Amino acid sequence: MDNIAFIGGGNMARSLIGGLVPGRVAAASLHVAEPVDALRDALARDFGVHVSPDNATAARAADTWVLGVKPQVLREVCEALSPIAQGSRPLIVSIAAGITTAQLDRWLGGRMAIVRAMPNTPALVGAGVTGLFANARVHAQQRERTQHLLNAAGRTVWIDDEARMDAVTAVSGSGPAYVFLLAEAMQAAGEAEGLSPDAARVLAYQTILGAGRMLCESDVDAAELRRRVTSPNGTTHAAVQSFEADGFRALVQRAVHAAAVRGKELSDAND
Ligand SMILES: NC(=O)C1=CN([C@@H]2O[C@H](COP(=O)(O)OP(=O)(O)OC[C@H]3O[C@@H](n4cnc5c(N)ncnc54)[C@H](OP(=O)(O)O)[C@@H]3O)[C@@H](O)[C@H]2O)C=CC1
Ligand SMILES: O=C(O)[C@@H]1CCC=N1
Repeated sequence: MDNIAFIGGGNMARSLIGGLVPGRVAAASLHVAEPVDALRDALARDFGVHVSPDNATAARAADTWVLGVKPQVLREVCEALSPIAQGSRPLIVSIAAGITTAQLDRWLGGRMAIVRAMPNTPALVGAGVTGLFANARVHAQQRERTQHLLNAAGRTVWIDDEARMDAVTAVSGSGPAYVFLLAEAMQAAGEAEGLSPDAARVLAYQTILGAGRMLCESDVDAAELRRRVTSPNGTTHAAVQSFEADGFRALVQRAVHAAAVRGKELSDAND
């Protein structure tokens, strides 16, 4: 059949669909179940995918299901779909933070092939990165299929130990928000130094784009790229020293740890 059902058509599902269509996957092979009328209509209009308010309708039409609802409603969604899952045995790809493959397998009735995926919203512009973990029932062809699906959204990284998926979530799943926060802070700081809001925004955003491209396109690491900006006793040196003195690295480490802990809590709280 080679059709894909998205159960939940919110922010992340929309980003993934935007990465898939057009190009890698025909819009007609995507079936999205989404309860919110406005979101459903926008997905049909913008991408030409099939839409339905009913999860079972989308699920019956596909042999791969991407579970894109919040962790808090995933159990209820899976249990309602378990008769269909047990009948058609689709490949399950869950993007929910925290929820484990064992939990999903139990809720779907058992013996399911499940990939836990943690994408991020830059998928919308083809610049995402997704961490992937497959349970033992996922065979080689299904791994390839999942990788092909997620590669449309950017790069993929397989993770061997499922316990580390909370760390993936904390670094790259949530990570775009940290960069957006930095952009907000840089723009505000530029304004505080007397720049107009427009000028500060363009300078901050384009700097982040340029630095991101250098990180991914050059063959030297972040520390070396930073050193190349930092003239001896110059302006960058003053700023980096200020960051270090204020504990920037520890601040980032604590924030990433808080996200990883929250992933584990989401699993425990929604079991
Ligand atoms: N946003 C991100 O950057 C990332 C998110 N994720 C994961 O993706 C999942 C979705 O997150 P996100 O896209 O941000 O959240 P959204 O709230 O934007 O998307 C979830 C969508 O599912 C809908 N929904 C709610 N209940 C059901 C149901 N019973 N059946 C079908 N659809 C339903 C929601 O409708 P309503 O609003 O009415 O509840 C909403 O439109 C989460 O599990 C999250 O952990 C993973 C990686 C990154
Ligand atoms: O904030 C969240 O819980 C989701 C998971 C990763 C990004 N957004």
